Amino acid sequence: MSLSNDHWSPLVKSKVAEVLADTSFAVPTTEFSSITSPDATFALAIDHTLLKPDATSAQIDELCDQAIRYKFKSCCVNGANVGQVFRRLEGSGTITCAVIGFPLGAGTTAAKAFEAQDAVKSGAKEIDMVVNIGALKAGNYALVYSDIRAVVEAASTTVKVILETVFLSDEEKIAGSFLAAEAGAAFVKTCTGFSGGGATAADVLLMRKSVAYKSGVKVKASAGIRSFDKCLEMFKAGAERIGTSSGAAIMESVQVAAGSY
Ligand SMILES: O=C[C@H](O)COP(=O)(O)O
Repeated sequence: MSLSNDHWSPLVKSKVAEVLADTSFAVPTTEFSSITSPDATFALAIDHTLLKPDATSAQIDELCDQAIRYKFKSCCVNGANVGQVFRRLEGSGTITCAVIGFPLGAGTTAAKAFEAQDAVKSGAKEIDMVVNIGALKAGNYALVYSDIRAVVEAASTTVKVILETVFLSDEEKIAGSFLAAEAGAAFVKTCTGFSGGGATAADVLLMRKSVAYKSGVKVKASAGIRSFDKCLEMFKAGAERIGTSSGAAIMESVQVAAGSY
């Protein structure tokens, strides 16, 4: 069903006003709220990520082996690496995650939907797509929604929507979160890490507040997360997934500090 900007504009306006007026929001308790060490629960919050354009197949294998060793939730990679990752992770509990429309979000909806379907066919169990940032900033909510909805329908699996917060005002972060939740996304996610900026507790909290009305929709904090303490900060703000290219370094640093490595 295609819904017009006339449909979305008043709904977005009212969601923005509601979220900005809510000054007493309490972050819901999650399985990650009480983490104090890099235990098995912590590992299940980590999307172990390698998205650099020059990543070699040897580096992709290393990413997978680290994820298996630390029992991370997923390996998050570009489409061309999805098949390799899926095969390398077979038999482990770690799943394959693919990025779509990455990192600009500016491709066509049809291309994003095809990319998502192709990634799922190659073994991806989760899809991280970049929102149409320009459309969001222009108030073209119909396009933002239909772009996300097409990927959700094509993927038929968990979809996370990257807002790329570095480009957005608070009002636009709320609008993007709301439209993602309406379109059936499982997560809203902060940043790609490729356009500057990075995850902040304030943004995670704002996004958490924005999707709180929709049961089950979660927040993924990503980009610039390089320490265990920063992960804890993200959990406290309401994040239930962390995207980081520093997962192995975080585990090693905490284990060194504890004298067990
Ligand atoms: O989606 C995840 C990010 O690209 C990872 O960013 P990072 O390299 O700053 O950890």
